[in-house]
Amino acid sequence: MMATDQTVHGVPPSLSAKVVGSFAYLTVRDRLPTILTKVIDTIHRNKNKFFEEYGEEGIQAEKQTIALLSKMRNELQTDKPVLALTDTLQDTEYWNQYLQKQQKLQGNEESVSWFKSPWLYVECYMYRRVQEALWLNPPISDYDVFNEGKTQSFFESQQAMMALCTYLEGVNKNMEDLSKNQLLEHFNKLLQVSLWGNKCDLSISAGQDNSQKTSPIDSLNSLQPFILVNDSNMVWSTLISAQRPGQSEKTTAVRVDIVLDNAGFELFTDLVLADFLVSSGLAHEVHFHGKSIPWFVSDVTANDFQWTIQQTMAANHKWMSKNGVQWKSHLKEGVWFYHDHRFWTQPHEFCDMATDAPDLYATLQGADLLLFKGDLNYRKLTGDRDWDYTVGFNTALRGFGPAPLCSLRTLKANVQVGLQPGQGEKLGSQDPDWMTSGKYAVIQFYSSKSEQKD
Ligand SMILES: O=P(O)(O)OC[C@H]1O[C@](O)(CO)[C@@H](O)[C@@H]1O
Ligand SMILES: [Mn+2]
Repeated sequence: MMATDQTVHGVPPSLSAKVVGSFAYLTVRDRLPTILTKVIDTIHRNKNKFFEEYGEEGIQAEKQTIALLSKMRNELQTDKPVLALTDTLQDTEYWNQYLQKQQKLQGNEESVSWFKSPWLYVECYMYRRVQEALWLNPPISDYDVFNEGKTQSFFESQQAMMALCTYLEGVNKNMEDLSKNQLLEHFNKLLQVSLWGNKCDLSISAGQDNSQKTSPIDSLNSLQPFILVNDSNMVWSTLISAQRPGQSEKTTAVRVDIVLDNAGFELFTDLVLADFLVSSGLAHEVHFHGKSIPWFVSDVTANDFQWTIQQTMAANHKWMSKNGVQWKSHLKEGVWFYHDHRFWTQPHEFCDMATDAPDLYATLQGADLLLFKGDLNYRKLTGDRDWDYTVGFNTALRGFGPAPLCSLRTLKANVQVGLQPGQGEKLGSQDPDWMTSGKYAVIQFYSSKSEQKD
């Protein structure tokens, strides 16, 4: 299955930069070249480091990587055809097959290009080409060009993280005495903190500082009106009905999977939520899914995940370091798991997952609840298509649903489904940037077990 260009069987076309003036167009024209320029600057700034580590070879690698990236930036800006990948990474073949299928769909090789093809495809492809440029230049092939921004955003959010840890300590300390309603209240708060944590990505701002500076719990009430769809009651009831009293821990363990988005403050909010799910007994296992290569500027890789936990342990704050120690032990004891899979850094709509990554689909089927963080995951859930606002989330998912799932997303791209009639139009007239500013959010749920919501 593939992203198509035309409306086929009621499925609207993919968003694309070919629509002049659209958000996709502005992203490909302005934001992606800016991101590439920053990548080039970062590599150049680290020239001395490469020299110290690898001598003259490091300098050559720096030069050649920059040459490849500048070439790509030029291809992008002049709307050249998308080229096949030439490296030998684990997913190269999949990418090249995807390109061939896209060429068939679009008619010929020339027509698969930066401004003419689906936006989701070309934007993912850009990050994969950055990886190619590095990979073709050992010894710097493992260098994470976005690492500096991610670590900086972690440190800039420290105050907010400490406030969150103090809150979590208060909850965990009184856990035994909490009524079900109090538990629900804390659950809703931490779900919303994790939701708004998604405001802090570095891709929408093309790498500009976007960290959380105020106490996240205190802001929740004033943010409430900006949640356009709030299905959190269904998320809660999914967790409650998943509780299975029984003999063996293996069969009764409730499992939540979190498909991560950004490092920095957002990841921290996800870890706090996961901590609460476990300490409250709402879940017994949490599986985190991250990216296997640096992705969309701020997305979490295995390295970012480990680093964040180390930093949390090392924090100069009693409750924060206590949490870090707890999280490390969750990982060691098999309560928390970290996974990555090539599919998360491919351009596919998630409705293709069952066919194109059946192993990952099967893994996700083992969860009682899937939480998809962020905007890019929402774009992939809905296929990044030009849906009407009132189309049901289940329709836009086009059969994807390995387990009950919920998207926690602040709106940063112009795709949104599941709104009330007139709601999107009203927002558009009040606030023209409502779909891309990150000011609005959704907690949107789907389960094949529940009633169809169309
Ligand atoms: O980190 P997130 O929430 O997936 O957002 C990534 C950003 O990149 C984009 O996917 C495209 O640039 C935007 O839609 C979004 O602002
Ligand atoms: Mn992201």
